[in-house]
Amino acid sequence: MRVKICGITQPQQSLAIANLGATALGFICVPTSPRYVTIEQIQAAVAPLPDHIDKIGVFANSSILQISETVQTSKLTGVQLHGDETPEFCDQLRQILPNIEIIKALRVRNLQQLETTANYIDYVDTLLLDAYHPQQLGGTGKTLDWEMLQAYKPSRPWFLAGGLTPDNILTALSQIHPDGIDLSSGVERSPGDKDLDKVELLFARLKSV
Ligand SMILES: O=C(O)c1ccccc1N[C@@H]1O[C@H](COP(=O)(O)O)[C@@H](O)[C@H]1O
Repeated sequence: MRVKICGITQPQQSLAIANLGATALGFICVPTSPRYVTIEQIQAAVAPLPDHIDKIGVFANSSILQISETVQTSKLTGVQLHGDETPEFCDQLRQILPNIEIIKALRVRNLQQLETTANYIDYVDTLLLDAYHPQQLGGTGKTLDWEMLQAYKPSRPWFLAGGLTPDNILTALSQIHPDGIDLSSGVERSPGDKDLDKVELLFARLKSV
């Protein structure tokens, strides 16, 4: 199972988290986020990472030009679109960045919204489900209704996100079977400062899955 730790801001934490077992690291390119990082910060965090670690930039309602410039200058391997990007936008981005993983994040409030994820299947590599929050785009620590996801089996790999922690991860995975999990605020001391003890505890608990 893929494990993405998101909202990395400190270069020294980047390699430490990869060494603990993360398969992907996420960098927040949303200027309003307390976890926002500049291109220079991403470059510093990505530089020590081995090739097999996925390096994902998280964007929300950015332009194709902004995304492609950031991807190319920061050497990212994937993008996570966390705003209101349409399937057409994902398709256009694919033409510009054919070899980059496109992850579409959807902030799901109810079953009806869950069904709209089907509209993205032909245009993205991976789906990511996050909890809905009326004021914040992500990193909210809010969990999804896991019961609603028990029968969710899209024809694309998908990540579960939203309020996951070392304490609730085994409960979540006993109910649902995503292809990957994504954690941010559940493994940090304060926004952008990851708690390596919590990250270690997470991977220790995941060994039993
Ligand atoms: O983390 C942020 O600040 C953020 C800002 C804007 C868009 C997405 C953001 N984070 C993503 O939110 C989810 C869930 O986070 P959490 O585990 O509930 O704290 C995760 O995918 C982050 O990549």
